[in-house]
Amino acid sequence: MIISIASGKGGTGKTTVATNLAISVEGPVQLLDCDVEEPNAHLFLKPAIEETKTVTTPVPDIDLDKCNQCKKCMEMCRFKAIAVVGDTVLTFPELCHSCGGCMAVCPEGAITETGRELGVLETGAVNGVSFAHGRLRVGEAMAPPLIREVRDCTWDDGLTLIDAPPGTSCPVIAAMKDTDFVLLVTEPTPFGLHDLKLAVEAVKILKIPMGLVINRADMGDDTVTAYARAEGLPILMEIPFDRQIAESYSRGDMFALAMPEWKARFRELVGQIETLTGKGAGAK
Ligand SMILES: Nc1ncnc2c1ncn2[C@@H]1O[C@H](COP(=O)(O)OP(=O)(O)OP(=O)(O)O)[C@@H](O)[C@H]1O
Ligand code: SF4
Ligand code: SF4
Repeated sequence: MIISIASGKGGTGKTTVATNLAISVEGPVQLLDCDVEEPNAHLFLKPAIEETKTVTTPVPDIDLDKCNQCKKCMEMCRFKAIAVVGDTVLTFPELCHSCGGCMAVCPEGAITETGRELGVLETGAVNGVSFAHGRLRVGEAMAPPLIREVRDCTWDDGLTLIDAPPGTSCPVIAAMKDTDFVLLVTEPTPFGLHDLKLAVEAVKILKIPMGLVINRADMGDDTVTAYARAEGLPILMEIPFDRQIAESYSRGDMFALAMPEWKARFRELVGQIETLTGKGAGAK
């Protein structure tokens, strides 16, 4: 089973939930940190990184000796990543979405593919938890292809936890797509509710079953609870604001280690998701 841990809003406690879930579940579990712009699950899990791979995306390379300046490539590219200016062809690799369209339409075979570096994929393990994350190159905007590389590490069986990026844009969709369940971590505040609504609409489009974890549950009002009820969204866990949780985080620890009663609650959470999806997590 693949569970995405997502949130419309940053800082709600996604990584806290994902990492504590990973260490609480018994049985085969992997955590894929798809927040490639700012991966931080490794700071808590501290996996031994066993393999590092550079991830590239194909972009066009023009052979001007073959080009007849017909402009078909430029007309094809909806991202304005290629422009014919006089007798030369300019490419803007950082705008290219690697669709291959320009290469397909070039009548002269003047376009080949070359790799543009996006970042690195690092894989490893710790205490029985398999781990992978992507690190996007500084200044790079094209996160989805790197996220897809991290997602390609998904096991065939056992439990896979995806720590998704915050928000509701393309990177989040790339992280959540084709997962079995989305756990939306939210907080009971007006900002939390606003961003939760956006996230719920995105997950509805993907047609993935979802449920909520309300974090800092004792700190706001009951509008998130009322919204969940109206939408028929199950509230699967409530975590209070707790100084010990914040202190564990700032030490780079997972709070379920210091408060083992939470391990049982996280296991129950997976059990509830198994019931809702009718899928087994492969966990004991
Ligand atoms: N229940 C809680 N009680 C006290 N502090 C908490 C609680 N949950 C999270 N925090 C604090 O909130 C901050 C953000 O947590 P976390 O990094 O897990 O959020 P996130 O949603 O993963 O953030 P990002 O958007 O950066 O991915 C941390 O400083 C953490 O200590
Ligand atoms: S591969 Fe696609 S996005 Fe990139 S330059 Fe060619 S047409 Fe544009
Ligand atoms: S489609 Fe090919 S031949 Fe035409 S301008 Fe582009 S690179 Fe040149």
